[in-house]
Amino acid sequence: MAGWNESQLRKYNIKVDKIPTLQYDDPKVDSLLSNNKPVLIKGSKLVSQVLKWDLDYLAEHMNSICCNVLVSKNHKFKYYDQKKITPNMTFKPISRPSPMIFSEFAKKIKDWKKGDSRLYMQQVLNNSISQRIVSDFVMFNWDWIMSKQKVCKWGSLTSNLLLIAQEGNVTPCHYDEQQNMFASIRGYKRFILFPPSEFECLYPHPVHHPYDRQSQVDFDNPDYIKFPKFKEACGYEVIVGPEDVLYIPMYWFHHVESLMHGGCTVSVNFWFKAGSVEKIEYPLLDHQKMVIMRNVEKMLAEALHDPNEVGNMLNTIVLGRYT
Ligand SMILES: CC[C@@H](CC(=O)C(=O)O)C(=O)O
Ligand SMILES: [Zn+2]
Repeated sequence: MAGWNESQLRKYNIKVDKIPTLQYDDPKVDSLLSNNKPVLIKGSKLVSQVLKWDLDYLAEHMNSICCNVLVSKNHKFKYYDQKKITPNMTFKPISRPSPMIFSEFAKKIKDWKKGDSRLYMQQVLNNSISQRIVSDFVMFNWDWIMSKQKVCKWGSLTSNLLLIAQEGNVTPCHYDEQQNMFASIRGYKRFILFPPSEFECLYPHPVHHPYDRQSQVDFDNPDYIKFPKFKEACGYEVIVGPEDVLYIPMYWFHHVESLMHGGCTVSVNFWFKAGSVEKIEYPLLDHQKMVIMRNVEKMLAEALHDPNEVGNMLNTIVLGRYT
């Protein structure tokens, strides 16, 4: 019995393949991790000591802690970088930060009814949360996750994000610049991942835009005129359930949704810096080309002193000369 069914998945018109599911002690796990290939890992017991982290338990022990909560007028929580909003920019995000104490968040979730704004708690776990949560946190299977960090030569652990989502919440397609071991504690989440080679099909916003790293394509209503190559996107899909750990390689695009009618989901991610010494061999890896493209956009925006001129200059360089 899977614990979920297809009727809980939102419907998209995207070609997907499967992500390998392996036991934590299968030697193929380390080779997939080391080669930046996604894998769903079972049996690691990474978060087995905190399966009790449901809304009531967390409310009891985080009651008066002010937490980072996002509020959205619809089911999508598209991240944006506030530092990239410039004074003369008209930027109207669908979701926005609305910090509140945990007890208020828990009450709003319990009282939520259709039509209300949705909520999504995304709180960095640190030792200022509460004694009990900290004592639970130290019970993660740190030996295992740190052994993965070592074998893959990742950089340091930068943060753990505690994610508490309402059923049906969606984090739209985006990529991160860190290695990510994503652990599910309660509920089921659907991930659709795309390798960096699909960059041209996913049309991320310009680097200087507040929606940097986020795909411009609305999966619920794709604009095939503006984004024609989205039709060709080939993804990888997996359902992540309690105690599962999904490796999301850096620069891999991912869409995430908490299954509909599945209740709240509770997850924790583990973001690691990329490894320091990444060997440069040719041909370059696709994610290395993404880094180059990002650097070209940043350099041109800086040299031109106006990000809005970057597109024109790139067109001038390419059109009729490289195409
Ligand atoms: C950040 C929220 C998202 C997960 C994700 O994108 C990541 O861990 O990188 C999700 O679970 O809704
Ligand atoms: Zn992400």
